[in-house]
Amino acid sequence: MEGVDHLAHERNKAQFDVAVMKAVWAGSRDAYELFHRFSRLVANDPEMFIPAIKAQATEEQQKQWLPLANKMKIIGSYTQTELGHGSNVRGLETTATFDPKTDEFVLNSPTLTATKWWPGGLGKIATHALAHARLIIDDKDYGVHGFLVQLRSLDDHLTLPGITIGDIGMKYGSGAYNTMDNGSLIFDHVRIPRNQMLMRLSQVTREGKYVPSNVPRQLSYGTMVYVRQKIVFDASIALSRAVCISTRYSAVRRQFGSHNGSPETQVIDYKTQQARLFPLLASAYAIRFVSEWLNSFYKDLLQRLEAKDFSTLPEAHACTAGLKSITTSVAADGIEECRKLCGGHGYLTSSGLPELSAVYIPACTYEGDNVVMLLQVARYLMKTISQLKSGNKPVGTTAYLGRAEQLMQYHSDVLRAEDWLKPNVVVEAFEARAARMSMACAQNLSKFNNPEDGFQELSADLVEAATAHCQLIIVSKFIEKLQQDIPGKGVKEQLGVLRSIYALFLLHKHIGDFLSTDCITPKQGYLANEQLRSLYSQVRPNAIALVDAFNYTDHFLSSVLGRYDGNVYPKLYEEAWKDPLNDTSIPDGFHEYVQPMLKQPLHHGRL
Ligand SMILES: CCCCCCCCCCCCCCCC(=O)SCCNC(=O)CCNC(=O)[C@H](O)C(C)(C)COP(=O)(O)OP(=O)(O)OC[C@H]1O[C@@H](n2cnc3c(N)ncnc32)[C@H](O)[C@@H]1OP(=O)(O)O
Ligand SMILES: Cc1cc2nc3c(=O)[nH]c(=O)nc-3n(C[C@H](O)[C@H](O)[C@H](O)COP(=O)(O)OP(=O)(O)OC[C@H]3O[C@@H](n4cnc5c(N)ncnc54)[C@H](O)[C@@H]3O)c2cc1C
Repeated sequence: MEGVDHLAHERNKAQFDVAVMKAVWAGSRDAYELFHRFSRLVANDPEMFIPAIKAQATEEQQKQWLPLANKMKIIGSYTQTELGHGSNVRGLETTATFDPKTDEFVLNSPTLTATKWWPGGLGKIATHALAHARLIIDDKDYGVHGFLVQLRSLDDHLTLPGITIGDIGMKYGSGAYNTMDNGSLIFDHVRIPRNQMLMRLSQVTREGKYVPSNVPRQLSYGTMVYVRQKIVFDASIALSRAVCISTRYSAVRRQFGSHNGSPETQVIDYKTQQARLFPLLASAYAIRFVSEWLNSFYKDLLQRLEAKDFSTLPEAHACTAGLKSITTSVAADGIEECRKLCGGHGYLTSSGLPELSAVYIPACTYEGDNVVMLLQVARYLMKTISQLKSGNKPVGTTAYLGRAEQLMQYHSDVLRAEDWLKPNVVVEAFEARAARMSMACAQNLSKFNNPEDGFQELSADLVEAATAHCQLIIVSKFIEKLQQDIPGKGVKEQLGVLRSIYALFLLHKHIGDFLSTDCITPKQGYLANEQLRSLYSQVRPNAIALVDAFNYTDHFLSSVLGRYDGNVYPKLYEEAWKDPLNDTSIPDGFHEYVQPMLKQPLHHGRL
């Protein structure tokens, strides 16, 4: 019935102050809607083009271009990826050849695989590209640099001479990503003034002299680092949306279990449903907290870079790359699991889950393929370990590697299931697992004469070690978050339950790592799983309140299954009747194609 809260009985069970918990999620919805609405209109403008100009353009160039971009007088596309190269930025083929006679760069796509391919907004709407091309001076290749290139007339939006642009076509499913005009672009000897090479990091003089960057060349990758840390925040919102829908529906849905006319069992009370759903609920909170930490770490990096302090740049790259990889994989897989948790109705568009999945899953690829990103983390871990011998004391997220010797002797002293509720017990187990996996890789790498050959041969193990390292970061940041003052009745306790669910679910899922590195015994692994089951019972009465805390409106969720009032069945039925297929009783084509078959005379009982 309209106006009735079918989940009121669930909300009355809450054992914590939901209003306070909502503060944890403050800002999610509007930031998300702003970004996803805005970026649908103007490519990735707020996320890529403008930050890239800020990162790579001189002050003078910024003064010229930023006001135009901010006021939408030009619409930019971050145009890096090509048909033949995306992950391997140093392999990009587009060229920008300096012509000293005219003081210009000539941009050209020398091969088909040099065609720019994927950049958001490039297909139909962008007027300018921040094009990444190989800088060529006197036949010498100085590697990939950024160039501002006008693509279309600002009068009639027609493409300019030498520019061939198109949309790359429909993408996965009917998802909203098809509102994004990811485009293709071929340059045919397009000339731009020399001052349209972004020259904050390195310059080309009027005489054609290349002035190399006096800062790490990787600062030219700064926009990708910036977006990766935002993608982690985005992952917490995408996952929390799916978890909100499937948790509310799990409390509404009843199936089996009726005795003597009693109501059937709420599927949220099945232990299998809890074992699939509650780790995702905990992961949404975990990713939220690590995204807050990562954002503050990134802001600290920016301040340091201003002061020419590059000391945390490698760690910032490793953390943004690794956490982008881990959190988008968890969110993408989690959204699909949430669909399955809703049974058949989860497959309906009106559930909101297929669309959420179709739009979200490319996050595992864009801004750095997730495996390639974990290999970057592995590279950083191996380098950190190689420097231990020279007395280098790792700090920050690799500080535990400075205690590798001690961690190699570690054995968990868990005796009872409840010992796994102690944060220090959990962190030590995760540190030991990560340290031993990385040290084992480093040990095996040392057997190879050529380190690159070793890295390739061991890359699958290295990805697992990088994953263990990143999961340790997320667990640690969840624990650190709860060491802060958190007001509100029962809020900290509930977050403590979620923290333990997150950590022990990972331990259970990756039990092979913990056992094969001899960090814990099978018995201790069994006790962790025992504790997990008990934690699910503790979170169960608070489940609806914990997803209410996301504070998502029905409009934002756009899901019949995730409605705040839980009034699912009438709305499912109502939604179905909006489908144009139901405008008529007899389907189009029936009379032409089906009826003749039905009318065919039977021959001896056969058609
Ligand atoms: C709700 C709120 C709304 C917000 C919502 C947000 C959502 C937002 C959605 C956006 C919507 C879609 C937007 C998609 C937009 C694209 O997809 S744009 C294109 C993205 N493309 C990529 O990410 C390409 C990935 N590839 C790369 O980054 C580089 O090729 C790689 C993989 C890092 C390799 O680079 P490389 O130059 O070959 O470097 P490599 O030889 O591996 O390493 C050399 C050294 O540089 C270091 N290094 C490499 N990279 C870096 C770096 N970035 N920094 C520092 N050091 C680095 C290495 O660690 C290594 O260090 P040492 O070991 O020598 O000490
Ligand atoms: C929706 C969407 C939006 C995008 N928007 C933009 C944009 O605005 N601007 C832009 O420039 N680009 C954009 N891209 C492109 C995107 O950045 C690239 O697709 C991404 O970086 C992955 O690169 P790739 O396609 O070359 O994948 P590949 O690297 O070719 O990946 C293919 C497979 O090879 C594996 N692989 C690759 N290298 C290695 C290695 N060294 N070791 C082990 N395995 C490896 C990968 O793990 C993967 O399994 C977008 C892509 C998508 C899907």
